[in-house]
Amino acid sequence: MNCQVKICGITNLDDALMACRYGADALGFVFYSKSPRYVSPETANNIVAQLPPFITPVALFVDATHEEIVSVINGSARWMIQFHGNESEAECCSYQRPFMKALRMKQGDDIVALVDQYPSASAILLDAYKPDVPGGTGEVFDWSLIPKNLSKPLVLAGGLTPDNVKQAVKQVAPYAVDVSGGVELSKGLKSEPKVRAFIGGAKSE
Ligand SMILES: O=C(O)c1ccccc1NCC(=O)[C@H](O)[C@H](O)COP(=O)(O)O
Repeated sequence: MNCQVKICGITNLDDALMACRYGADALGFVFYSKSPRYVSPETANNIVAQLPPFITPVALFVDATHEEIVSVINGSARWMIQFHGNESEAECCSYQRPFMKALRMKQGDDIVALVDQYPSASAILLDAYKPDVPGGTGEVFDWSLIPKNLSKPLVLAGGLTPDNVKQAVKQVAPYAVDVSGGVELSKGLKSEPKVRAFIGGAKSE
């Protein structure tokens, strides 16, 4: 099956269009102000207005306020939302946009039970767990811990790179893979060769 690819942490138009040229299916924009990949709602919506038609822009929040979220999604009907904090199903649904719920693979968590708490989610993103770092950790978690036959499409994240993405797709067979740090020149700036290699590796099977 053709694995979908989300390139996350996009901060500028050049990187956005470059990722699209190499076959990215979705682009992630981080609206968590403590992230080095933070982008303003204005900048992100200017980029989204110039994206090719079949690309999904994903607005990423970590326990954001209602005002913060609507200040982004009101800029375009194209936005999908990625809730990367402790948001409830009811809060996620309140924006009436398709959404992904990110879950971090903390030892001892019952992932199946957590997934079941988000019946309206379009997909579940499983990410590495690092205390006090909600995402963009650059760390891989043990993929063998992923429950079989999850009830939602799986987006695999956490420490993926051009060097491990092929193995990740072969071992996990996710609906999609997601990467932020593993395709960067520096925080917030993407590397064209790494983006090209990552997408090529993810879609080579
Ligand atoms: O990317 C960030 O800086 C970030 C910061 C805070 C919350 C979420 C963040 N990113 C969300 C993503 O979906 C990342 O792609 C995911 O965490 C994987 O990141 P990486 O391990 O760097 O590939």
